[in-house]
Amino acid sequence: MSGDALAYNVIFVLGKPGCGKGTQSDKIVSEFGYGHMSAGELLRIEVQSGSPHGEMISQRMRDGQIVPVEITCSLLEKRMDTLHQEKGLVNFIIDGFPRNKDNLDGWNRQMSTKAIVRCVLLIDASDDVCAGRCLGRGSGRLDDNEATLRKRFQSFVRDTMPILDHYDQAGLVFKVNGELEPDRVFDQVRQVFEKLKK
Ligand SMILES: Nc1ncnc2c1ncn2[C@@H]1O[C@H](COP(=O)(O)OP(=O)(O)OP(=O)(O)O)[C@@H](O)[C@H]1O
Ligand SMILES: O=c1ccn([C@@H]2O[C@H](COP(=O)(O)O)[C@@H](O)[C@H]2O)c(=O)[nH]1
Repeated sequence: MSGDALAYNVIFVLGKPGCGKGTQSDKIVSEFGYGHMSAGELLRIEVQSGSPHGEMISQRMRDGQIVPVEITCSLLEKRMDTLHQEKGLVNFIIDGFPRNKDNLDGWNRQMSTKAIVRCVLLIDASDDVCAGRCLGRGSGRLDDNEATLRKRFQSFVRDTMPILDHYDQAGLVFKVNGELEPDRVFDQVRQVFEKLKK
């Protein structure tokens, strides 16, 4: 992207591990043509790439801790720029970010002249439902185990809930029931996206 106009529209998708962020993001891509990036997935790719930060990122993820925003935000920005250059996309959903105040502050520093947050989609589900899904999904992920999941749920409450409160005060949070079957969750998501078009 050239110039410094507010050109990207961003929707953050947040919720506990396993609430269905990736599942609903895929459906949003199919129906609404948004570009999708998962912050966690970009970090996993960064680890695999042999990045100098790889060991630190991997350690934090294994421990359910959040990676410094300079790394995550740069990966997100690079991916948005690539999707913009290659496909002309300007509408993006970012799943699993911002996770804490460091993430929010870093995003505002780095992206406020380049992207505008249109809404935050919160997929709501209980710890038990989410844990069952993570343990049952056979991802092979080092953080899909009971001990790390406990820390990831704690981090959601301690670190991410304040970010949701922040956006809620700006009237930007839309909550959907993530415990229904995926297509019924998407019925609610669709209503949010239809509203945004108006
Ligand atoms: N509404 C749903 N009902 C039942 N199973 C679901 C639902 N949504 C997602 N799943 C399943 O639950 C698992 C976790 O879903 P998904 O990967 O989309 O969650 P996530 O929020 O992106 O997780 P993470 O943040 O850990 O990456 C997957 O196996 C997925 O198929
Ligand atoms: O913005 C982010 C997103 C993720 N992480 C780390 O990755 C894992 C897994 O995230 P998922 O969204 O479940 O794929 C998360 O527990 C964090 O350790 C991050 O640091 N910052």
